[in-house]
Amino acid sequence: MCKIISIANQKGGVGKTTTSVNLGACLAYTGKRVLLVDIDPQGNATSGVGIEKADVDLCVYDLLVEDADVKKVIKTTQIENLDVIPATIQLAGAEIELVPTISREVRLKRALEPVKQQYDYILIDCPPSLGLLTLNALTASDSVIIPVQCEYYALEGLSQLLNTIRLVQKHLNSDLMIEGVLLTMLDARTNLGIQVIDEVKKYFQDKVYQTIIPRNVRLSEAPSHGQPIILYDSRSKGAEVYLELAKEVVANG
Ligand SMILES: Nc1ncnc2c1ncn2[C@@H]1O[C@H](COP(=O)(O)OP(=O)(O)OP(=O)(O)O)[C@@H](O)[C@H]1O
Ligand SMILES: [Mg+2]
Repeated sequence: MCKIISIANQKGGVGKTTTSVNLGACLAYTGKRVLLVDIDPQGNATSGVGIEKADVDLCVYDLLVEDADVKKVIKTTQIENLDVIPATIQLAGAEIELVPTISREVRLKRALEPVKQQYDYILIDCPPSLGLLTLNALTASDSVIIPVQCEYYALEGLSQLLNTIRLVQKHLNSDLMIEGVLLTMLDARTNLGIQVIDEVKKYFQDKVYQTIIPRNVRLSEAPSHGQPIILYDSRSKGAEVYLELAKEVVANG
């Protein structure tokens, strides 16, 4: 059975893309069949798995706006078992172009339907906003992973995200669940990180993953080489923690 998971938080730079790419690659590495869907016009997940945006002819825009055949939009990657639906800057127009269209929030869900059973996991890397692109992702998903950066104001804006999730549950996708909350970019040298962990655990309780992602330079270098961390440096701390996270995600069913 395929599980579709959005990686979402409207706050920018909290580790959504790093998590989508590396969780996706680690799940694939452990033998799961994974499709990574980039639904952010920045296209960072696309380049993060080594796809040159200039070489992309059909992207998620064509899927959402032009009703393109999903099989023609999917690209294989350098990692076995990991495919990607790429995004380019063309997607920036979709948010506005979709507004007057019928069933504008269910387009991604419908587009993924024909290929769903070919994958164990479909991970959707969301943009830092709660607009139509994120709504499409949440409507298509079984669950959401919320990355939270171990920083001041970590919980700020989360009530807005939770509210959006509730609205989607009420009107578009009653089955949507919170898969887990992932603490990211922990700087173990400061007390602040520990405080944030306590605060987030108090709020989300057992929804918080045991795995906490530390700040790791190798994780921040890997995207410029177009490689997930397990290819770029399989012995790094970054690779170790994302493999742990993949195990946790699988164990949670
Ligand atoms: N654990 C980490 N250690 C070090 N650097 C990290 C880590 N996680 C993410 N980064 C870096 O922090 C920056 C933001 O991360 P990322 O792009 O994953 O966030 P995002 O939530 O997808 O951002 P956006 O909201 O713009 O889409 C990137 O430069 C990334 O390489
Ligand atoms: Mg991103």
